[in-house]
Amino acid sequence: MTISVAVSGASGYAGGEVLRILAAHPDVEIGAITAHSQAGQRLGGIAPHLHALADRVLVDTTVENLAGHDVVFLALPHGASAAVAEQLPESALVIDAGADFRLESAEAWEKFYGTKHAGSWPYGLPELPGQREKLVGAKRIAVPGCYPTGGQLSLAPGFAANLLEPDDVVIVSASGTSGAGKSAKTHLLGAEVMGSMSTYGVGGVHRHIPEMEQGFSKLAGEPVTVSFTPTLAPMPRGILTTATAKVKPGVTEAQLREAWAAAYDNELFVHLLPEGQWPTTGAVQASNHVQLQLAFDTHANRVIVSVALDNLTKGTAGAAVQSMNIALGLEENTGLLMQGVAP
Ligand SMILES: NC(=O)C1=CN([C@@H]2O[C@H](COP(=O)(O)OP(=O)(O)OC[C@H]3O[C@@H](n4cnc5c(N)ncnc54)[C@H](OP(=O)(O)O)[C@@H]3O)[C@@H](O)[C@H]2O)C=CC1
Ligand SMILES: CC(=O)N[C@@H](CCC(=O)OP(=O)(O)O)C(=O)O
Repeated sequence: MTISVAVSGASGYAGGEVLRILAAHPDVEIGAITAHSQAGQRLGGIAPHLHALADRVLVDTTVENLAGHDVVFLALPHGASAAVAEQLPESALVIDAGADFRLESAEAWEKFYGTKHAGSWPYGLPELPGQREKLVGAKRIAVPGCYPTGGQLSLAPGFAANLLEPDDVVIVSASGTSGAGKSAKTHLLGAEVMGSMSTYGVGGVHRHIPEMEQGFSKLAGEPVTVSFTPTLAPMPRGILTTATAKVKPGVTEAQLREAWAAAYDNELFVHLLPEGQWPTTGAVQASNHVQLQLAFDTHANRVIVSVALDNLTKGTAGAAVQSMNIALGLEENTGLLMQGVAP
């Protein structure tokens, strides 16, 4: 079976990473690759690491260019994908790396994004309990945000097993600068970011908060409140998340470990490390793998979970391709066999 695929936003970080993965996907033929201000340019001049596609030319992001493919990946700024998606044929599988269709609550969308809610699609994080089944045969998929991927994977097993209190969740993440996209931003220039870490989006305002609360609340069966603080780390890619939550009375360390192990033992990409080994962003770089470790802080009665992933791979493009594989009935890890890189 050959699947024809179009990739929009192909000049950006997320679209470029989708192309990097698809270039090695055995069942895929890459059709249109589209851009906005850089349409008309040769891909090799913009993304020189994509050797196999260097001579391909970026075309405009129009419905005409994207339609006519079996699968369309949207890697566009927030708001832009909804306008394109609604004009694409229902027969095509559309996978949106942006936020437009991630939230079910119109109220939460309008509060955090300040625009009209476009709707919600099946959520492309198959490792959440009950989620994989919703992707099988789906024609529209919303890829999670990069922070909510590690954020939800960190504590999902505890909420699913009813081990955690819903009102005392604290998540702090450090992200590589590619998380902000390719368009130049002063605070992300090398001289500003190298050798320095900084905090941003503080005080319950980051738009990934409702996404994490949505996932946890479904698992817990009651509203879960998340305090989330993102930080910027002097590295090009990767996210290290530290999530902590208060455990319910009587819960033991063994129960916690069993719940996390049961949730992830059969997963191809999410690994609970052996006790004593802690995740590193280096170990998952450019791979679709996620490393995870937990400890029970009995002094504070909290579970502490550390999660490492690559924001562009499992945090975006890898999740998009994994979701495509599930939707189309392919082996889930097709095209995603790459290991991390070291050093
Ligand atoms: N970076 C990350 O780690 C993650 C990103 N995402 C999501 O992926 C999407 C893309 O992000 P990212 O790749 O980082 O961003 P980039 O800034 O790197 O790329 C943006 C892409 O969108 C194109 N574009 C810009 N404006 C428009 C427009 N008005 N209409 C159509 N296309 C446009 C750009 O084209 P051109 O260059 O030609 O102007 C470029 O191809 C976003 O929705 C983001 O939220 C999701 C998870 C993680
Ligand atoms: C470092 C950095 O700036 N990261 C981005 C999140 C990137 C991402 O996953 O977000 P969306 O797909 O929801 O845009 C931010 O905090 O806005």
